[in-house]
Amino acid sequence: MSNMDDGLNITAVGKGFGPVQVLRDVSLSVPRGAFHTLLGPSGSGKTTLLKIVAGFTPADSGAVTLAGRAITDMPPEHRNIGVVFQHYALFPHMSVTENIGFGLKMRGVAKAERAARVEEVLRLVRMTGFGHRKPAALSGGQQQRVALARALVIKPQLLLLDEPLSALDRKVRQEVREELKRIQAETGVTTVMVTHDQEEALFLADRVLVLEGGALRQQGAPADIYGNPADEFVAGFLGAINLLKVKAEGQMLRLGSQSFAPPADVIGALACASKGAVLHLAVRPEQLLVEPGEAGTGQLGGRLIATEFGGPVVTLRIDVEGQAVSVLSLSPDVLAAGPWEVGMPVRLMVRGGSLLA
Ligand SMILES: Nc1ncnc2c1ncn2[C@@H]1O[C@H](COP(=O)(O)OP(=O)(O)OP(=O)(O)O)[C@@H](O)[C@H]1O
Repeated sequence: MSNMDDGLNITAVGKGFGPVQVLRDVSLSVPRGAFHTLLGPSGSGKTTLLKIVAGFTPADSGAVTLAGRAITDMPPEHRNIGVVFQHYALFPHMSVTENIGFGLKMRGVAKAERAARVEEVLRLVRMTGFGHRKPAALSGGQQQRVALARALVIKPQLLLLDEPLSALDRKVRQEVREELKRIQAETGVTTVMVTHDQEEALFLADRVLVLEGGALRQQGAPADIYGNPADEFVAGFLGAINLLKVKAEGQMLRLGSQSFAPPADVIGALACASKGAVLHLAVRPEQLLVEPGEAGTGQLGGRLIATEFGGPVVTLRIDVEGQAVSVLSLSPDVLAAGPWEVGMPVRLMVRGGSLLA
């Protein structure tokens, strides 16, 4: 059996609620042991897809297999999938131990083994000693660790997480996401997590899947999706980006009256563009380098409009022939390269990006 067959396979899944088509022909594969994040704006169908995989919602069309078994029509409790939702959904009247052991009890696991497995997962989520507490006596972050322990105690073949961190405040959220990454690596459980938080998706996953309007727009390694977005939607959704209107001109790009050298990333795409084609060069603010002074040959020149201090980083706003460009640099680098005065000429070096039609 191939690695692909060991994991999760979703083939051509469609789903509508009344006249509204929520998922359109979604196909994806998550190899065994992988951690994929499903990223998309509100209403893009993320939760619906997760519910179809978990068995809480039937698909209208398509198929789902897990570890080589067809699970499309299988009741949720037979799928061997662990699920954690945004709101902890722990049973309030049960202790942590009882909450975690509940699924095992339902499966008829004997008391002694139950106790041993609950202890094991409590250790895994670093909650040893909290077994007797009720959920109300735990912090939000601790409750989510318990929810994770409860999902993992059944030794699932798949872990589904639906925005498990979004109810937590920023600092706790960062702690729990690091824990989540460690726990996933330690257990090696195949994981799909839904989020609308770009940073979280990029940090956690070995592969990010971007969903929009019920269809997959792009999937790839985090650095790939971020650095080489396939279209304007993905580019903008993953963070701040400059979309420079340029023209293809042989091996160079033209912006207004200036001709400049393209970054190495786009040379291949540029070779395929017809001469004079109007394109968008998508460049992250940190993919640009800026220096005071006039532009040299093959560089792009502009004027400084503003410097915005943001602690560790500074954003420089630059006007390049009527196009607004943002550059993000580390504060010490900006200070060392200065002085900077509004209105002064600056030159830009483009270190990366992608060409969008
Ligand atoms: N049971 C339902 N009945 C009718 N419409 C539904 C139902 N469940 C979801 N929808 C609709 O389907 C669309 C997709 O919802 P879904 O919850 O999958 O999106 P999402 O990407 O998870 O969004 P969010 O990030 O806001 O949770 C939404 O327009 C929603 O209103």
